[in-house]
Amino acid sequence: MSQAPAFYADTLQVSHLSTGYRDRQVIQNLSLPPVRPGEVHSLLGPNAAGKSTLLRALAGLQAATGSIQLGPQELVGLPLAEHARRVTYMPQTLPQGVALSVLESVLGALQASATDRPGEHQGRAGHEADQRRAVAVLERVGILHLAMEGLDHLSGGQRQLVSLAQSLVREPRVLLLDEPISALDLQHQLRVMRLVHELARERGMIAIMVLHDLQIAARWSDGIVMLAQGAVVATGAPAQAITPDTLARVYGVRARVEHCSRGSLQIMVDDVL
Ligand SMILES: Nc1ncnc2c1ncn2[C@@H]1O[C@H](COP(=O)(O)OP(=O)(O)OP(=O)(O)O)[C@@H](O)[C@H]1O
Repeated sequence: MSQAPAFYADTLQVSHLSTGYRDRQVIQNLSLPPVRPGEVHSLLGPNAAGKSTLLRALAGLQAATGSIQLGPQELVGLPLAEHARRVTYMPQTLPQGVALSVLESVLGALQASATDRPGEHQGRAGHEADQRRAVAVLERVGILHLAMEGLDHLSGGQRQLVSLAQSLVREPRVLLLDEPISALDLQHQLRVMRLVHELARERGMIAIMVLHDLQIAARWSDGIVMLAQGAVVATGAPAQAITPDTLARVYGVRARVEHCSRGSLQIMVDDVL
């Protein structure tokens, strides 16, 4: 990035959280292990388990009761703009029909967060600094060559990378990503996971992501949360949380989990139970 961002040092602590929709409660009294600065955690679980609902509640986009504490600050009940200063949410898809170039959209995301950076964004010098910051993010995400492309001319995977750039340019303390690699090819999946991991370690950023790929989650996460029907079934380091027993209970599959000599987990799903 153009200027070294701050190193964040706050732990995220979610306790007794409940949230849902007008006609149904999806998450009830859910507590998570603390997420420390620099850590990447993954939310896993079957379709409709409540992963996106939980992520949106953590982002302040959905009303919740209970506690989401970032360092000394309670986030539940904060006005959305205050919440968004601390927590950045990357949705599953970018809206269609936006007539902006990739660079303009990343600059727009940065300028939308301008109140976070008082004095940093004024005048010509501020504009040039923003441009440098947006270009640096595009370079780091590996899509600088798309800077002048219109958003509506991009492939699904390219749009997902732009959405990531829009989130990262804000240099979030807490980054919430809803299936950030679902549209990406193998190489880009790896690049994105590595980048999020590096940024977490460099800046003390907390990253929490919803993933469906257990192998990738196991490789890149410090902590795993397995959800089923809105409740936590297992938490812990990947090897603790991803076991034949939890895979049977959460996904209803018969699976083997082996530990490779290089330290990674190999998950082999043999059948539906
Ligand atoms: N806007 C909404 N209004 C009412 N119910 C909703 C709404 N969005 C989701 N739900 C319900 O909440 C439950 C949890 O949905 P959620 O999207 O959080 O699941 P998920 O674990 O992210 O699933 P998936 O892996 O399929 O994306 C589901 O039963 C779903 O039908």
